[in-house]
Amino acid sequence: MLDIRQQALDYHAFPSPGKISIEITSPAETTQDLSLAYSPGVAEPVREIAQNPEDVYKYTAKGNTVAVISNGTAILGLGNLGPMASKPVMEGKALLFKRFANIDSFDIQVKHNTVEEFVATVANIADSFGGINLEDIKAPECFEIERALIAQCDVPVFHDDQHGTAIVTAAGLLNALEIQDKSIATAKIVCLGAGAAAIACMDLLIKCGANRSNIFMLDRQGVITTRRSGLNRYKQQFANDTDSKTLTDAIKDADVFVGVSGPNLLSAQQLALMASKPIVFACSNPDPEISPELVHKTRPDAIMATGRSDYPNQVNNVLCFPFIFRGALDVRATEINDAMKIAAVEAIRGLAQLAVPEKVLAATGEASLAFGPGYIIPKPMDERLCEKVAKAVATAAVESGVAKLPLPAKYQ
Ligand SMILES: NC(=O)C1=CN([C@@H]2O[C@H](COP(=O)(O)OP(=O)(O)OC[C@H]3O[C@@H](n4cnc5c(N)ncnc54)[C@H](OP(=O)(O)O)[C@@H]3O)[C@@H](O)[C@H]2O)C=CC1
Ligand SMILES: CC(=O)C(=O)O
Ligand SMILES: [Mg+2]
Repeated sequence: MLDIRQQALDYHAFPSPGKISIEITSPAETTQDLSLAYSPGVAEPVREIAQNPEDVYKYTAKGNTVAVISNGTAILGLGNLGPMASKPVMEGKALLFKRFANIDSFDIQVKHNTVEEFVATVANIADSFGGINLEDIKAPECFEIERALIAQCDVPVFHDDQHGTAIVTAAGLLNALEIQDKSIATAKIVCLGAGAAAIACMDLLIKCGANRSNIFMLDRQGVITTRRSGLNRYKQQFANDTDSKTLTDAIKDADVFVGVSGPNLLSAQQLALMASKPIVFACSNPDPEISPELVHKTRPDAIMATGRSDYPNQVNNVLCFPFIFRGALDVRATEINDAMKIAAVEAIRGLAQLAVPEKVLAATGEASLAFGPGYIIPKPMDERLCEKVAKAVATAAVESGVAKLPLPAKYQ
């Protein structure tokens, strides 16, 4: 039996390098076919689009294509390894877009010196796509980049590590709190990490009812408090008026731990300090802040989730980004707003409370799955995700006035 490292390398190397390719959707066999696909026929849609730019959606694949764009500055929890090293992850996101939502993607790795250069590169190519999925761009630059691109682009721009992660975290956490009989309004939440995922997760949890003063956020220097200086403005919003300085201080009596930082940063001793029936989301990839084995051994009363596919409760943005874009593209939404994000939270959350189809059990190798501590969030291969999340998102887009098209018949 090959180890996971060699299996993963072989998976990426064979049968051909990478894991996606492009397919042709129209005939291209005969002289007649080529006269239509290329010269002279291709001139006709060119003329139409030149006269009416919206016709690009009628005659090209733009409307079903998303660009997955990274600079490789925060590749999973592996750090700033540069644009080229991010390519397997970006091809992976493209695979997931296609597999789960039938969206075509191009992965684009951008070299740049300044934020302005990155923004200009993306803004200048954005019209080629139906949407822009930014990926693995580190904080705090990611916030400025996303804001500038939303302002400059006509298509939806979505930083997956912020909002995809936040949506799935909120969905999983609301379910876990319900199972543990706790309330989001009173839960003490410790967030290890203060970057892209952390700031967006805590922002969305507050929109879902969490109390800002119950949130303790930590970066590499420790707890973010009002006593600290030199905080960037994103961290500043979470500065807590507390004497806690370390993770050990903050974790005492915490109901929830959200890890979006790095590997092996939460110890069994710290876990033992949490309140009864704790919720531990150790979401750093590929190696979580604490292993599920250690959590189950130390705290049998805990609900445990990771970002990985090979453990129960995968809290990972794969449960969101294919479906939020499916909904957004289907109504040609101009942006992905809070109403669409909250609709996605509720749809993902609700799906975990329904009976699990045989097909999902077969794909996961599980004999049974039912809403409870070991199943707080749906599995990515649950086909109902696309139906329910995309529909909820598309409906929210229409109702909040950001859709250019009416709700398609398939969603009515
Ligand atoms: N499961 C999922 O769906 C997702 C998981 N993630 C995971 O979240 C992590 C962060 O990603 P992202 O937010 O994009 O990256 P960023 O680079 O934007 O942020 C990383 C944050 O982690 C903090 N951090 C790193 N090491 C430590 C440490 N030893 N102690 C305390 N804080 C630390 C950094 O602190 P400082 O500010 O001081 O540098 C920073 O605030 C990654 O592991 C990634 O895999 C991300 C997105 C989705
Ligand atoms: C899942 C993901 O996007 C990350 O870990 O960065
Ligand atoms: Mg990511």
